[in-house]
Amino acid sequence: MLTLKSEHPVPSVLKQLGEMTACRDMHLVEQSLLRTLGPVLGIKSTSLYRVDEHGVVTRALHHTRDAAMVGGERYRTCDQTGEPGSAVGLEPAVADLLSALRLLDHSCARPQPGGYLIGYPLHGADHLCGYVVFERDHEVTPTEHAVIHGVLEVFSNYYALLDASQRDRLTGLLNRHSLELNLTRMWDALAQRLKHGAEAAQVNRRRDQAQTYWLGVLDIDHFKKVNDTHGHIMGDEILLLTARLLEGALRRSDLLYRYGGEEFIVIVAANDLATATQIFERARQAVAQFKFPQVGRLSISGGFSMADPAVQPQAIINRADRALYEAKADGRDRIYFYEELIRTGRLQEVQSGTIDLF
Ligand SMILES: Nc1nc2c(ncn2[C@@H]2O[C@H](COP(=O)(O)OP(=O)(O)OP(=O)(O)O)[C@@H](O)[C@H]2O)c(=O)[nH]1
Repeated sequence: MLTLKSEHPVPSVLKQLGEMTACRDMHLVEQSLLRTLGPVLGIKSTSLYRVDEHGVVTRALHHTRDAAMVGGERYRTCDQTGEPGSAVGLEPAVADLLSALRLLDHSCARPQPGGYLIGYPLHGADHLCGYVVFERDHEVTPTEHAVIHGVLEVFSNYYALLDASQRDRLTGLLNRHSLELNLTRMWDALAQRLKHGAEAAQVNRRRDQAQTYWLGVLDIDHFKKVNDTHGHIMGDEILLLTARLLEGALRRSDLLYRYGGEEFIVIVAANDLATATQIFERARQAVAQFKFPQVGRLSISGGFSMADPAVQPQAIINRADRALYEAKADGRDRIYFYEELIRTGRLQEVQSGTIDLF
């Protein structure tokens, strides 16, 4: 059955909007949006598809409410992120609806057995950033359409505000605050996977391996000299250009943050060390091969480490930072892997914050 009893829209929507705008975490805001629409429309399942600037679906969030429980409803949310560099797999009917939504930039409904597949486009600050899709046994009424429209508008505005608060003003990259939020969420997910993952890893080893994360700290070499020679405004321009070069060298699924002055943090998902090394190396080369206007050639140095869920995220950053320090000491324009420096005895392990997982 696609449809559950709907609630009176006004009090329900107001309550849910209050909850939605109380969230400071963008993922929770997305979940809250789906929870808002479900009861109002009397629908069981709602999905949110996030797209990148090319219109490729990079994340799918599926939300299901289940009225079977006594004394209330139970919610299930499934968050599905595309594998690095690839799109999320879509059912043909959904893919067809999304391409229509993209073309028309307006709500669409497609008849299907037992009802309709209905979709609405979601807008970010100035572009299409996703779609909300649900199934229902009848089409949306004009009143419901107005409610959905209003909810999506509040969501988009609030989401844009949150997004702005998590971005660095100069480069537009994610900022340190956003890094802290994401690291907490990522480490929770990694720890969960470790707890419950043993059997899953055996069943699907390839998929499990694909979710190894690598954290790198990258730093522009001799940046003080750029400021001293060419002035602070030119220094800012170099920071902005470096951010664009790094973005261009990384994949859609990699996360890039401005961590401090001329320091960036990158989080990469890769199956193995060779792939991770290749990605960091590509970032280094992108900067080394670029001729910066008026300034000429510049380079970056970096260090990276594997994101071990049993070690506090801050300790992983410290590891990457120690490897970066060694790369600087060896003449810069290179990226070192922390665990390799430990293996060869160049660095000694320091007792750092571990997390009790079990
Ligand atoms: N223009 C500009 N400069 C910044 C910004 N944030 C930090 N800086 C400058 O970045 C420089 C960093 O210098 P250092 O930490 O000495 O490092 P470095 O000169 O890059 O030398 P190495 O890291 O050892 O290669 C300082 O001069 C800071 O003032 C910023 O937002 N804009």
